[in-house]
Amino acid sequence: MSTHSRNIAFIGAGNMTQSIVGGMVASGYPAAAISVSNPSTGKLEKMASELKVNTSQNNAEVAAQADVIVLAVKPQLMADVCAALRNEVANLSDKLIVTIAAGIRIEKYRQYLGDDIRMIRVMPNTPSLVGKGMSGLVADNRVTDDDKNYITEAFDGVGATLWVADEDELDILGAVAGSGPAYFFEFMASLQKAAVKLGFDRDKARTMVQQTALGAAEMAIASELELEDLRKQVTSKGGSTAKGIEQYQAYDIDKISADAVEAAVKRNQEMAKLF
Ligand SMILES: NC(=O)c1ccc[n+]([C@@H]2O[C@H](COP(=O)([O-])OP(=O)(O)OC[C@H]3O[C@@H](n4cnc5c(N)ncnc54)[C@H](O)[C@@H]3O)[C@@H](O)[C@H]2O)c1
Ligand code: PRO
Repeated sequence: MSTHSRNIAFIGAGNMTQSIVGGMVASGYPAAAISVSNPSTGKLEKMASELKVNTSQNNAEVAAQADVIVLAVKPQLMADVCAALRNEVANLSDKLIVTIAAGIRIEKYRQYLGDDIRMIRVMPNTPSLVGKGMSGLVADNRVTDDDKNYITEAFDGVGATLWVADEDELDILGAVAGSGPAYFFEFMASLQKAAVKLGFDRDKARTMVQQTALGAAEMAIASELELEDLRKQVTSKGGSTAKGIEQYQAYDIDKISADAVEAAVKRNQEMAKLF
């Protein structure tokens, strides 16, 4: 079955679903083949009017008609949502089940949905909305090559994909790339505040910060140099950047990042036990 001919249903219309579906439609996935369900109507109405996808307040209804079901609710709700699908949808084992939830392991979904499911775990991130997502993927051993190609193509449409070796690696990828946009936004916001503190208005400060972030990211992608060497190119001896960088190094930015990623990995592991 070619990528765009599969009917795909998203269970949950939150931030991540809106990013992925927005990116999929923009990259040419037919809106008519996409359905989204959510208990409340606000997000559904927005998605129906802006993206022309099918919407419903009934999870089982969209899941029953789909070839691919994407579970996109918070980890805390996953057990209940899966139990209801198992009760209300026949032939779950005929469908490809994809989950984007952090933490929860495939073994747990087998308990929730049945031993015979075919499951891929995807760890996406919100820049999928603008076609610049980074999605990590791992599959159970029932998943076919056709399923893998399908889901790779769908998520390539909203950015880059990276198959990882196992679910431990997916936890780490999630802590770096899934959570990563939050770290970058936090840093960008702090740089914006620093410019505002020195007298710039917020709009001008934001323009400076966002264009600089974009330029740095594109250079990092285009260049074969190490990131550290790109940093050195900006840092003239005895110049102003050297003084600025000294301040970051005084707070041990490597330790801040390592602590952040390790804390996020730990939370993924906790969620695997809790939910
Ligand atoms: N936000 C991210 O950056 C990100 C990145 C990677 C993975 N994820 C994962 O994606 C999942 C969703 O995260 P999010 O940030 O989009 O959360 P969110 O809270 O924005 O969205 C969850 C949606 O689920 C809906 N919902 C609640 N109960 C439901 C039910 N019974 N049936 C159907 N829908 C229901 C909510 O109304 C909400 O719209 C989580 O499991 C999270 O771990 C999120
Ligand atoms: N957002 C989800 C969380 O905070 C998963 C990665 C990004 O748990």
